[in-house]
Amino acid sequence: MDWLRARASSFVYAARGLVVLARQPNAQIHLAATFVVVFAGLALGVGARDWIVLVFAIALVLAAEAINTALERVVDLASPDWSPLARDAKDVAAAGVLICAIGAAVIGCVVFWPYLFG
Ligand SMILES: Nc1ncnc2c1ncn2[C@@H]1O[C@H](COP(=O)(O)OP(=O)(O)OP(=O)(O)O)[C@@H](O)[C@H]1O
Repeated sequence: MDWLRARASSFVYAARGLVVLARQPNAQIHLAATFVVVFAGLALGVGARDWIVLVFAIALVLAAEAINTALERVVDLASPDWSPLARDAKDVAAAGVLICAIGAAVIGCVVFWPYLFG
């Protein structure tokens, strides 16, 4: 029973993390892009295999943003004062999000192209 309660608590903590993430301006941009992609996918009748690719790309970007947000919090906690290491840590984490976002944008173009112009 304790085991079950501990597992249920983990989901509650993760749900709280989603709320924290949803309050971040950059995450809100990614969420807005997610709604646009899902709406376009439904409107254009995207097939099951293409949905798998789109969902993977969306999850990759949102997960990268979540890790970036967590890292920013930890850096602020560990190094509230200016430090070159703190700057590198935040900038490299942000670069990780950028890489995922560019990859997702390319995936979106490749998936939607045939539905729009094929
Ligand atoms: N403690 C620090 N030491 C050195 N540079 C920092 C430090 N904190 C932030 N920076 C620099 O400022 C930039 C912006 O940091 P900030 O914490 O405001 O994140 P952000 O990119 O605005 O993210 P968000 O808007 O999601 O909060 C970082 O990418 C980094 O280059």
